[in-house]
Amino acid sequence: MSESIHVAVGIIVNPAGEILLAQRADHRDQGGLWEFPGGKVEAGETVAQALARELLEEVGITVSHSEPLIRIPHDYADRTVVLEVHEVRAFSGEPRGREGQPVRWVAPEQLSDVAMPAANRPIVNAVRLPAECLITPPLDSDEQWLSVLKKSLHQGVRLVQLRLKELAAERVDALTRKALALCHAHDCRVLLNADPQQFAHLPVDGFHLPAGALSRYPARPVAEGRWLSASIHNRAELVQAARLGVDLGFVAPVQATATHPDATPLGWAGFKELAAAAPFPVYALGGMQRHDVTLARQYGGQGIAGIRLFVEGED
Ligand SMILES: Nc1nc2c([nH]c(=O)n2[C@@H]2O[C@H](COP(=O)(O)OP(=O)(O)OP(=O)(O)O)[C@@H](O)[C@H]2O)c(=O)[nH]1
Ligand SMILES: [Mg+2]
Repeated sequence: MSESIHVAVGIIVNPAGEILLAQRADHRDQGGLWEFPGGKVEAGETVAQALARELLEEVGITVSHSEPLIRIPHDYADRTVVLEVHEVRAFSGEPRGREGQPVRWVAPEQLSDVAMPAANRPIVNAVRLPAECLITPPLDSDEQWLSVLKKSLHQGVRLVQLRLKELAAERVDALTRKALALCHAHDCRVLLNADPQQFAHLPVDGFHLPAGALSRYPARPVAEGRWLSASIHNRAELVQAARLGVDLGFVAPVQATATHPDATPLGWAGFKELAAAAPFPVYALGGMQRHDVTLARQYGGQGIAGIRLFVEGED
């Protein structure tokens, strides 16, 4: 296969939080599909420069600032692209299709319903996911566990992985339902770390697979309408997760943690390498503090995850 094509892709966000889409002309590759404006990075250009040039050419806006969101390598049958996706919130000018292409603003939650190129699926996931994820602490008592959840919701958490290891199925069922009522009242999504088939009846937003479970499934064990996440510690697990079509990953341990003292940390360099190879958004996990979100984004991550992120001194 020839060298990969680097493409600068812009997630242009308006003050209402909507995202700009443009329709590709029928005669081009991926004709008729909707895309995020952008185009090929030319020799000697940085991604930010290419993005600013393309967005002026294609939709007539002047970018004042852009931030990296995600980097997606994707193999199409005839070529390999690497989409370098940046978020653009600071710009001037009213976007319009300068090449005659229709453009429209779409709310993040509606993006999954729009026909887009195959490489865009993880981009849409990255746009829809927050920068922080709570993983619930070990269960001492139901009250303590639910109180950590409540405090975290008040502090703004919008994605939670429920970790209810070694509990009887009825207990998992009951606690998940309690957690769901709290989380959904705060517009927070819930991923249940448990067998997706056994707990398919629960109205959770998705399921999380521990790394050891990845090889157990011949195919994605969760319907497309629900999220599927996975724990990843190395390249081999990343490949397994990609094979199952997971929507997001938790890469760990980035730093040393009290909960896993024997694991060798990946460090930010190791995290960056896995994040760059992941065809889905990944959270940095292990020894994270809330201010690490900036580093995680800088190293190609969606953000950070942790048990002690929101409530100091618990667990
Ligand atoms: N701009 C853009 N390109 C995308 C997206 N998704 C995706 O797979 N691509 C792929 O990225 C590649 C390059 O993008 P492009 O066609 O916009 O490049 P360009 O503006 O420089 O076009 P040109 O070569 O006609 O001048 C295409 O193969 C396209 O299919 C997307 O959301 N936005
Ligand atoms: Mg283009």
